[in-house]
Amino acid sequence: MTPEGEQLLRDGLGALSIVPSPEHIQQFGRLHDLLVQRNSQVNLTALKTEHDIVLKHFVDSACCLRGGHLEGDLRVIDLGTGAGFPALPLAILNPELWITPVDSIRKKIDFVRDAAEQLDLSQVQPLIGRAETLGRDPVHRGRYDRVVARAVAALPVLVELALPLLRTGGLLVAQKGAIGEDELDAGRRAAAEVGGEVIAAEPFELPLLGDARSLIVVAKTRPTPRAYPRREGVPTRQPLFWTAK
Ligand SMILES: C[S@@+](CC[C@H](N)C(=O)[O-])C[C@H]1O[C@@H](n2cnc3c(N)ncnc32)[C@H](O)[C@@H]1O
Repeated sequence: MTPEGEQLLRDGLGALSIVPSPEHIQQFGRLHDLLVQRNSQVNLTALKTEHDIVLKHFVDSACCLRGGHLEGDLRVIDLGTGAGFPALPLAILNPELWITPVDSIRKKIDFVRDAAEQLDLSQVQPLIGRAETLGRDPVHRGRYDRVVARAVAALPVLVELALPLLRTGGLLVAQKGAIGEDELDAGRRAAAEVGGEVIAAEPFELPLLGDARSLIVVAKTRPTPRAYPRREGVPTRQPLFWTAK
C-alpha cells in the first residue's frame, strides 16, 4: 500500500474515532497487497484500486464497530464473508474477537485462510460452508455471541440465517446499504418468527465518500424454533414476510 493509501486509511478510520497504531497500518497494508495479488489470479472482489479497497472494504468494514457491539472477548461468525469482509479488518482492529468467517465459495475462504495466516491472526478460523447447514449443526447452532454480515442478503433472509447461530442474548450486527421501511418491516417480522427483535436501525454515511449505509442490530431474545433455518437456498428463494426483489 502506498503512503497515500495509508493516509486515506488513517483519515477514514479517524472519521470513526479509530486511531490505528503503526502495527494496524502495517497489517492493513499487507492485507491490501495480498488481496491485489490474489485478485489478479482469481476473481475475489470487484474493487481493485487502492482507493476503493481502503475506503469500501477496510473503512466500510470498520463501520461495523459503530455502536460498540463488537467490543471484548466475543465469539463472532461472519456470514458470507467473501474475501474476508468485515472479518479481517475487525480482527486487525480488535484482536480479542474470535472470528469464524464463513462462505460457501472455496476460493474465497482459501484466500481468507492464507491472509489470516500471513497476518498472524490466529483468532480467525475460516470455514467453507452454508449458513443454513451451520445453523442446523449442533457444533454451531446457538454458539455465537455475535453474527456480523456485510452486503449478504435482504434483512429477513439474513435474520433467518443468523439467529439460529446466536446464543440467547447474542446480537446480529448487519451492515447494509440504505434500507427501505418495507425491508425493515419484513426483517422485524422475520426476527419475531425466528426468536429475535430488531433493536436498532441506524442510517449513516461511509466516511469520506458519503455513500448511504445502515447498521441493523437484531437481538436474539429466545431460542429459535427447530424449523429454522429452512433447507439450503429456501431462505433466499422464499424470504419470510418479504417478496424477493
Ligand atoms: C456480495 S458478497 C459480500 C462479501 C463480503 N461480506 C463483503 O462485504 O465484501 C456475498 C457473499 O455471501 C456468500 N453467501 C451468500 N449466501 C450464503 C449462504 N447462505 N451461506 C454462506 N455464504 C453465503 C456469497 O458466496 C458471497 O461471497
